[in-house]
Amino acid sequence: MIRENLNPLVSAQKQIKDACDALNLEPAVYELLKEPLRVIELSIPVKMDDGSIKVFKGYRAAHNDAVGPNKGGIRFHPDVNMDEVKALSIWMTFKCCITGIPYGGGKGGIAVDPSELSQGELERLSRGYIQGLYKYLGEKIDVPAPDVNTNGQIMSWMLDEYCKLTGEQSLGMITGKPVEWGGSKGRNEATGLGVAVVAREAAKKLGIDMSKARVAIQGFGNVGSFTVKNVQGQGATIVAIGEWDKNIGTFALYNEEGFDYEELAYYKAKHHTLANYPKAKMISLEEFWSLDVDIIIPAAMENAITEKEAELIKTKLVCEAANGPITPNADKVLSEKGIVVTPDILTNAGGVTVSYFEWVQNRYGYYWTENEVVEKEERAMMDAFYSIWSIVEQYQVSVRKAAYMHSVKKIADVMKLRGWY
Ligand SMILES: NC(=O)C1=CN([C@@H]2O[C@H](COP(=O)(O)OP(=O)(O)OC[C@H]3O[C@@H](n4cnc5c(N)ncnc54)[C@H](O)[C@@H]3O)[C@@H](O)[C@H]2O)C=CC1
Ligand SMILES: O=C(O)CCC(=O)C(=O)O
Repeated sequence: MIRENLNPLVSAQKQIKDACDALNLEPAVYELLKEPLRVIELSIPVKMDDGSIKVFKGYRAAHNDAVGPNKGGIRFHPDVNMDEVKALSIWMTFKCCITGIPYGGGKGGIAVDPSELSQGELERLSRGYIQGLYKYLGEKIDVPAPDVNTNGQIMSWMLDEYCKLTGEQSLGMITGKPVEWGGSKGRNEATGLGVAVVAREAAKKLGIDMSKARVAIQGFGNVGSFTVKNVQGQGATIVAIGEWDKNIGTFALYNEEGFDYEELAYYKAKHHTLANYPKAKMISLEEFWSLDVDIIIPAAMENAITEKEAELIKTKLVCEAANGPITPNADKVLSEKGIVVTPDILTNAGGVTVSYFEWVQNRYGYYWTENEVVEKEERAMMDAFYSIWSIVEQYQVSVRKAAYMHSVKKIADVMKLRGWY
């Protein structure tokens, strides 16, 4: 068997090419979309607590700003590299089109394990990233947000640095801020809430009764934990959780009776890991992917489901809460087995949609209640799901292909209007 290419940029380019071919678009469209319009690589010197200087690699890719300013998170992870950031920025462009928000795609990251830094070192690194990039950021240029291992505190340091460097109180320059300083109510929970809306509507289409559904979720970070909370709120039973721990690596937990969100969240906040969680038995990763459940939701990292895992999966539905968790080869295997996949650019679009609401509130200077935000997000996700599902039915294509056809067409139309090809 030929080893799969696990470079996410190669996967993203294949997805664009498939959509361009299906839409019969001029070759220039693929040429414009296959790489970001701008990429920046930074060396960020940080004074460590022991007085030494350590230099970190940082990146920001601005994929396509035909529709509006670039938008997308910043990831802190040891494996961050330029191709990963490029792929993540490409996915952001198409994701923003799914709920019709006026942004292009962007993504950034730093190759670092933040758990090895003190708070002071983390703050200096976050500020250093902005010192290297601030000329290319701004509420009308490129608007970052949190992603893996970043949070509201890091967004606050970054915004403070930006305000100091530019002399402007520009709250809309970054989203995912704490509500105490310009954040939107509902943003923290938004991605998981949106995932649950997509899972529920897709389940309905497949005849899965959510109140009886058994679900396995990989990842219990921001996205995974709030997915657990909201899917549990729909009456489903979460019987398995896949996680990662610094000392033991990836692992999976199983509880036939179902996990409880509050108990899991309490345990993780206290121990910073789910390893040794008492109300569960450990299962192997093979057992996790082979579980007899109705829905699997990967909510951790790219390439979680390769051909090998896809062969094991027995569910009717897989909802991509993470970005790029299914490789193209695995996608093919799942499709041949008749398993429906809701793609990342649809499934996790709730996060960036509420980031847009945050940006609107910042620029307007007027703030909404949590109910208003949740209602608007639910409506946006429902509209998105049904407009993509209508393409699935009309063209008899996968949900992923339908989502890409929708988004690529929209970008192509706007690039044409702007005279880019
Ligand atoms: N935070 C957000 O609003 C959004 C995040 N995403 C995507 O969702 C995914 C998760 O992001 P967040 O939850 O924000 O990150 P996070 O840093 O809050 O959580 C990631 C979780 O995944 C676990 N994990 C890491 N590697 C793993 C592995 N190999 N197997 C199992 N678990 C593993 C970590 O232990 C952690 O609990 C990423 O792909 C991210 O790009 C997508 C849309 C929005
Ligand atoms: O909230 C945002 O602006 C971006 C979220 C993000 O990075 C993502 O959807 O992958």
